[in-house]
Amino acid sequence: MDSSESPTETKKTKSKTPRKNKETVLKQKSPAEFFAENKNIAGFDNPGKSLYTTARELVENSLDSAESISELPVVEITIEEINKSKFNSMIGLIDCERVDAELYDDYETEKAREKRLAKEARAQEIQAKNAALGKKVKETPASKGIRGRGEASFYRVICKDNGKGMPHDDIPNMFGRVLSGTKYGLKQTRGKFGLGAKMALIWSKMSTGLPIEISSSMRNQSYMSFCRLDIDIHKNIPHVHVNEKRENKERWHGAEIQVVIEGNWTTYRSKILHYMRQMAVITPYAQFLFKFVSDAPEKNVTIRFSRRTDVMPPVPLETKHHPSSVDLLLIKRLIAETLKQNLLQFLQHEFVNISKSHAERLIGEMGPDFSPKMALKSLTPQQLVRIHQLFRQAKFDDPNGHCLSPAGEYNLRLGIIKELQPDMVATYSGRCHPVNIHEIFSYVALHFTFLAIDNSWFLSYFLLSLLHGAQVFEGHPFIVEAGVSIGGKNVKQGLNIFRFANRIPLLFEQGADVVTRTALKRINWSSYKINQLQDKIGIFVSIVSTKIPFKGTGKEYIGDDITEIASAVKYSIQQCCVQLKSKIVKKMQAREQQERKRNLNKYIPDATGAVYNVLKDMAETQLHASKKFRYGDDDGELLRKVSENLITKETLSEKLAKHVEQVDYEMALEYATQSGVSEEPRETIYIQPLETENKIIDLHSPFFVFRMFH
Ligand SMILES: Nc1ncnc2c1ncn2[C@@H]1O[C@H](COP(=O)(O)OP(=O)(O)OP(=O)(O)O)[C@@H](O)[C@H]1O
Repeated sequence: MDSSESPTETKKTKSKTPRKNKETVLKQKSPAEFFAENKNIAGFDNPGKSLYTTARELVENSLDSAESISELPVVEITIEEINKSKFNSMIGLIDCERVDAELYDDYETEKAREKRLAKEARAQEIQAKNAALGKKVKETPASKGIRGRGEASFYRVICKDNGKGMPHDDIPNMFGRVLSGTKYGLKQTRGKFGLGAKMALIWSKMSTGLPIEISSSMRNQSYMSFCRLDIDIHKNIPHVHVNEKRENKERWHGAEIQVVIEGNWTTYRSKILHYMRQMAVITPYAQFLFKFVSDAPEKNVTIRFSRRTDVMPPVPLETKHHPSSVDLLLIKRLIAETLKQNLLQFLQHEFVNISKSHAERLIGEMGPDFSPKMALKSLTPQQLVRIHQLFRQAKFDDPNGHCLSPAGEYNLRLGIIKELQPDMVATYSGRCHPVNIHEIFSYVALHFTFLAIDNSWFLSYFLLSLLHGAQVFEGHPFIVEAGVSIGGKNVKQGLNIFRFANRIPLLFEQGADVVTRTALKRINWSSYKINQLQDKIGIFVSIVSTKIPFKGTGKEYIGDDITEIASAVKYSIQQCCVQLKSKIVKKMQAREQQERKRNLNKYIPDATGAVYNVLKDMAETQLHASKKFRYGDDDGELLRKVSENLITKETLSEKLAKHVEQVDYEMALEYATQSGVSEEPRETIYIQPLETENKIIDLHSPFFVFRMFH
């Protein structure tokens, strides 16, 4: 015990200086400590979510790594369940039998146990009855048995990729120092914070105490690095157990990361699989092999998400800062880091959209103390503020977004069709760079493959891709791509929202996300003939940017507070809806015509039945159109008139009107076209439209066609 806390000491000090309150003692925390204490802000809220986030962070690192060297990604992710005794033997702990049962959370008295077993038996009986009646059998809580609160489950998560690997000496810092990474530049990447892999290690340290293991090799490297390390939370430094070079006979390049953590597969199984499926949607050029392995074979899962295209979006480029996106601190940092000597060179080379002449004009505008040749080192704090002020006030061209690499409308569309198999789909892209020749071929192939679903997107994609560039928020370019689908497999009625940011699926915090809010509140679905409650609507929105304004480090949602993003999302969804509306209208018209055709089919047998003989005779006598007739009262008379070549429209129309007056001209015409029997006079009779008053019947006019039914 600290001597200052002893009662005698307290008494003594009380009279002199008051004892320092614990809360007022100044302390420092390392970033690792901070994140260990606030792991929920990085997506490690509970064991289940931690299992999900660990898998996700490793997969995203693998994809970033493979894409950075333009390698079509091959990622294998395995979650292996480790039972308690295996875990104990891994850490060298001897299994202990329970001695004092009452100590445990899942302890039951004999009476409580009997009661529970009786309840379970009753539930099982009901289930058996339901099963016999063919009803859906739900697992009741009773049948799940009791499970102790403290019974932890452990998992080994292994992720292997074919990416670029890591330099041997950098591995310890990459995995053992919170807030270290290679993705801090101004570049579109999945990773950003330099935190994910370290959080997996911190969680492993907190829940199992086991280190992380990394195997890695870079292209054409003769050796493979193997590193086992832990993290010193207080100092935020790696604690390396092993870091050695091993033989790399197969010349493999990539990385394999292994970590053992506490988790909960049962509660997060569906989220993890959902994540993998969505990742496959937005990354159809990657191949994923997902495995869950346990001692109980019935629980095992193996899913292969095959590569569906070789078209990989181009590698995103690192870009420079836009003058309107920098703050004073960043200006100071850029000045400290730049190799340029004078102000003119600095402005011209460290920012986008400042040409030499523009830089000269800006310097002129800064005031008399500034000159193009002035040394950067000589800038006073006041002068830095002046530069910042001007950057905020001056007008600059928007960044063009060439550094961005959206998933691509083709990939998005392919993913939607594969995943949902919808009845209708429309996509829109705000991308800015023209497509390459490989993509064009793939679009054409896809277009023909799915022609039945939709045939207008190809052209619209092309036109829109040429017309629209990136948009900008706070000086950062961003591109929104969207897809809206109707109908399909495994889609519930109403809005089904799928969100992606820098090609990462976002699964949590949906309600607060800009896409959800836009879809729910700002789209008037009915104006596009879409029923928001009854139709099965899939909404896919993918946003890419050099800066995704995530709320929190868990990368779970994008807030609704950035007007530029909110309106771009709305616009993109609307563009899809406009395309869908015309398809829906066409489909409705086709359905109506089909309905009318069905009705027509109902009338035709009656109508033809009534006048069949007459018309047949007319056909047989090869009545010519130019002959005029007078009408008779009944069929006999009609026949006579027919045979005497004396019949008018009125006669027929009166007879036919009883049966076919509801049949309209267009429908009949379509029926004629569809029936395709107009060439066969024995089966086909032509009659002029009934509405045409006092006109001579032209029996060969293809206006009105009836098919004869035998
Ligand atoms: N599979 C991998 N292949 C190559 N390099 C990797 C791999 N995994 C991690 N790294 C390297 O380790 C660094 C740290 O990874 P970490 O997951 O901690 O952060 P990040 O991916 O940079 O950012 P974020 O926290 O946003 O995910 C990465 O920047 C990358 O350089």
